[in-house]
Amino acid sequence: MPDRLDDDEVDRRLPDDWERDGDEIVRTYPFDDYLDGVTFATRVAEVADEEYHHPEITIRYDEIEVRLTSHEAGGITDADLRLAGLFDAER
Ligand SMILES: C[C@H](O)[C@H](O)[C@H]1CNC2=NC(N)=NC(=O)C2=N1
Repeated sequence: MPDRLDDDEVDRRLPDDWERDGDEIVRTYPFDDYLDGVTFATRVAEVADEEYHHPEITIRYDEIEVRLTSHEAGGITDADLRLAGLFDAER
């Protein structure tokens, strides 16, 4: 597990459209069609399983919220920033 990053480094390295919320990074992806959102959430889950680094995914009727943190490190690590980029590529 990579080391926990400090807040300044996270803020500097956050991908566009992601925000830091305490010890998590979060992005909300809007969808006009509910099932398109569910399909995206499934792709996020598949990537997470391949990378063995698992986000919290919230499925709402018009958006998917994805939250990442590194539980074992007790905060945000390179793994979270890397997964954020992989999830964005599935959009
Ligand atoms: C035992 C532990 O759950 C595993 O090493 C992996 C699984 N997926 C994980 N996902 C996330 N988000 N953080 C972790 O620390 C993590 N650890």
